[in-house]
Amino acid sequence: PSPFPPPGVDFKMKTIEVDGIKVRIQIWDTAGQERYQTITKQYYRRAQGIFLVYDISSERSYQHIMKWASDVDEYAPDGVQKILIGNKADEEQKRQVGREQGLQLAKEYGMDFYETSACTNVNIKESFTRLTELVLQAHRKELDGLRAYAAGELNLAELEEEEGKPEGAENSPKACWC
Ligand SMILES: Nc1nc2c(ncn2[C@@H]2O[C@H](COP(=O)(O)OP(=O)(O)OP(=O)(O)O)[C@@H](O)[C@H]2O)c(=O)[nH]1
Repeated sequence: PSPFPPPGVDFKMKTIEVDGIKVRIQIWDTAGQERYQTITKQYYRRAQGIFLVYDISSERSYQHIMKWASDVDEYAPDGVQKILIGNKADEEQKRQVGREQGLQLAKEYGMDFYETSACTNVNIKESFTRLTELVLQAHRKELDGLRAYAAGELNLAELEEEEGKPEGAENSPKACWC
């Protein structure tokens, strides 16, 4: 059997709360190395949200974002939500990419932007919450449909219960409908 997760992909599940809704997210962390890319590109297809991540201490990684973005355009579904991340924000002394450059690129692509640090836990929760929020917003119609459906089911159940009762049941203490 093929290994899970496949080589070049790390997989984790996490539950986060967004607007009072508990959302279980699957996180697929695809390797950046060229040799894994035939495999990892296949996983873009089912993505609902994507982080494009560069390293603020590497100008090269920033330049690579354009390539990642064009791969995402090619392989990910049309409505996929994207956020640009400049990671390693704790490495200020090694910074090669200014915050303004990150903001500028994000603006060009119409994406939100965060500088994060996985080491000092800066903006990690915020960026995951934001991406989940964007995905939920993009699926709002389906979500509202589900809510309406669930509410409809509940009303129907209440109605059926009401209809099962004999007339005046609620008002008459003597009435018995068991
Ligand atoms: N200082 C600092 N180092 C970090 C941060 N995030 C990751 N690193 C380090 O950067 C190195 C690479 O991290 P990975 O998580 O393997 O990076 P990656 O982009 O997933 O690498 P590939 O999957 O091989 O493409 C490791 O040594 C990490 O400890 C961060 O926020 N700050």
